[in-house]
Amino acid sequence: MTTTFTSTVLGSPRIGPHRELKRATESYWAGRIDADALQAVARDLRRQGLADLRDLGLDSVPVNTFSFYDQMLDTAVLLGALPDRVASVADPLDRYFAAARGTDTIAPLEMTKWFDTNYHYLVPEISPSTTFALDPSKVLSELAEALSDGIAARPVVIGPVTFLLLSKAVGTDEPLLSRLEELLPLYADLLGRLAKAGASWVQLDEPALVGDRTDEEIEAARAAYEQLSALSERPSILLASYFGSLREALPALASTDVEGFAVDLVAGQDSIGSVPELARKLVVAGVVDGRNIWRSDLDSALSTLGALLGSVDTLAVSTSCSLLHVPYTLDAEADVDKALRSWLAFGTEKVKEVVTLATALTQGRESVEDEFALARAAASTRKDDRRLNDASVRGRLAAVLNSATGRAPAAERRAAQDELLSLPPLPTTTIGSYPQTSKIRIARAALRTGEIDEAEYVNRMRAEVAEVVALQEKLDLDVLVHGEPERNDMVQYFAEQLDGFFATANGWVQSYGTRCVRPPILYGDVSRPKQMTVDWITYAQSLTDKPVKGMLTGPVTILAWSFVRDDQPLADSANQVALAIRDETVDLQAAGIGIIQVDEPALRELLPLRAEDQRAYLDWSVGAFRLATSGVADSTAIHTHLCYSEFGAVIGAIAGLDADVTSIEAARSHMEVLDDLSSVGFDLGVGPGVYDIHSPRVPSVDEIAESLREALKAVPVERLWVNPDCGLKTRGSVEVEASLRNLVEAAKLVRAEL
Ligand SMILES: CN1c2c(nc(N)[nH]c2=O)NC[C@@H]1CNc1ccc(C(=O)N[C@@H](CCC(=O)N[C@@H](CCC(=O)N[C@@H](CCC(=O)O)C(=O)O)C(=O)O)C(=O)O)cc1
Ligand SMILES: N[C@@H](CCS)C(=O)O
Ligand SMILES: [Zn+2]
Repeated sequence: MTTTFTSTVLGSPRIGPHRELKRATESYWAGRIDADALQAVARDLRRQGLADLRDLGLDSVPVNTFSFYDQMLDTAVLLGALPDRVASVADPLDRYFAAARGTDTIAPLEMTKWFDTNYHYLVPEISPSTTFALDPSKVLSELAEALSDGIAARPVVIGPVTFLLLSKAVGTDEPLLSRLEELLPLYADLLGRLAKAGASWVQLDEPALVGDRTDEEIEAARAAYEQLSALSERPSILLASYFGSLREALPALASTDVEGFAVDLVAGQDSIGSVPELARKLVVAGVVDGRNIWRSDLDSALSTLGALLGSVDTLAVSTSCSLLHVPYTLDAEADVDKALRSWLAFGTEKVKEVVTLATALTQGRESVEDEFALARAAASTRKDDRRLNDASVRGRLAAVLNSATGRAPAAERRAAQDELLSLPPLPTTTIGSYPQTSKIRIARAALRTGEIDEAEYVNRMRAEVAEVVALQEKLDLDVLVHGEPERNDMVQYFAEQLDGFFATANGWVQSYGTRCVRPPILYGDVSRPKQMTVDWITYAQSLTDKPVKGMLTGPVTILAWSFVRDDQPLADSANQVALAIRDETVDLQAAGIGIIQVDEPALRELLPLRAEDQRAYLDWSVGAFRLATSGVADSTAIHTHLCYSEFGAVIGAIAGLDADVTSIEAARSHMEVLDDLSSVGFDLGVGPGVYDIHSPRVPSVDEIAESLREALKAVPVERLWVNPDCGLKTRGSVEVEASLRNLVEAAKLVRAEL
């Protein structure tokens, strides 16, 4: 081994401390700045980001973790694996964005979630005609940039096994791993070039190996790394895994000549000591949680590291995964109370923890005793804080859980609801949000800066609600919504109103491309100090004789898109959130609202990566939804909505939710979801999306009608609803109106055929 290091992180955020990259990229797309100006913003962000990591004390700094959109897309470019349909775009940057977002004539790559995080990657398409070819320009130029700034740079590249396992095979049923032997020469070439360019280490990310993998897949990975590590001209290889344990893949990979292993010791529990080959390698111990925002328990991390020192010769300290998943720094939050602030660590603070632990390892704990003392004090105030143990919340929850949380049988409920609602067959509705126009966002920004007061803001949002209700009446939809103009985000909006959550001012985290979210911090016991949605919904209802749906976000989605407590099981937090949502459903019902939708788009997202852990998750998540929705009368219809998912693994759970009506993303999966639902005995109302809201295209009356006829083959008419496949907040007003007009007309057409 050439040189080694003691402290690092596996990757860092890239969107910019104040979302500079988002703004510059969107300006470039809009034609307001040119490519040079965009590149200049990107370069400044990269150089500043790397210099910060160095100045904080890391002695190995990851590079090539910057991206204009996504690291899987970057790897597709690196390996020459962009789909043929973007080849007509001459400029490389525009070709890259065409693959990411599509153009008027080019469909984009699909996007899906990155393991069990709230980050979404672009899925490379690999077909029999894909001819891989290396284009190392990005990683080489980012390495050169860093080295010229005197940074101890370690290029990071997604490994060949993960790249293939996460890509989509097009035009073949052959597993993509069979293409590994075509990729290995490219990786070999890359490693040679990186070595020549001055890299002493390269990090190859193989997170796909922490899931359930077949013996063949593990053997393919072992053989690949045996081949790569046998090369003479190359940097030392750090094989990085994260989001869980490698288990049987670890000894297999450790049997090769790979020099280093980065292991996640927060989400995973790999036993390093039981793999003798690791004794002679560098183990990069991911003891600082890269995905959550809690300050580390330094004593416990140091004792984990101390135990490892007994079985390995060289040890470095790291975060458990890239810091892509946490905000930049706590310094950007002015309004956190002192106690809560002391419990938290965002990106910069986590880097400091890594450095502190590495210093403790190399120079003794005394040299950083102050840091340890602060961490200990924070842990102690956190444990004793009354907000984390609210007797009234816990008492109420226990009482509700002890009473039944089931509802009457679905058929009885349907009869009671039909009588109250008297809807036509194939009722039409939408999922909740209407376009979030710049007028709406500007009003919200003006409220934040104090330019307008709360009363003026409410007036403007009520005007939006009135417009959306009038539009739906004009279009003749059957079940209306208020349009959600007052919501910045379907999770953050509720977190801002619930006790036990802290909503950050600047805690932005990349969700995909230039889109970001601010995950709220769930730190305490959850309760609802006052009604959250009743005024908005009853206002909308006052404007129409048609039913208006109450609109809430469910407990599982609220947790999935928040930073959650690590001091109690997630199931307990879910039940507390569920209780607050249940309170809101009861108030909506009392205010005369007859249909309440509780969205759970993230139900699939928290599904554990290993099959053996999934049952327990599905049990508590379904339980929390039922707790949230079983406080109302049989005559109140509970709707739910699911999207963003391959539903396969959770299809039984969807039936278990027992919602009277489930609207579900299906426009792109051609009703397959209905067959899947039938296969688990689902016999409740269902609205398979018949309008793909991820595209600006206006679906025609004929195609929607055809989808409905198709759906009627799988679902009896009395159970079928007609709706888009998700909310309309990201779409433009003109296309939304045209699409919904066609949707209503198609429903009427098919009704006439019944
Ligand atoms: C649906 N999804 C969601 C996920 N997670 C969530 N927490 N929420 C989700 O909706 N995960 C899975 C998917 C991911 N999809 C998306 C889709 C779209 C976005 C997105 O558009 N994000 C916006 C920010 C949204 C927001 O919070 N808006 C606020 C603040 C807006 C803002 O930045 N305002 C400006 C000033 C106003 C202006 O000029 O527009 C400012 O403050 O500087 C709001 O509306 O008030 C984004 O822009 O990235 C995310 C995930
Ligand atoms: N009610 C939300 C659900 C999105 S998944 C909306 O319509 O935007
Ligand atoms: Zn949705």
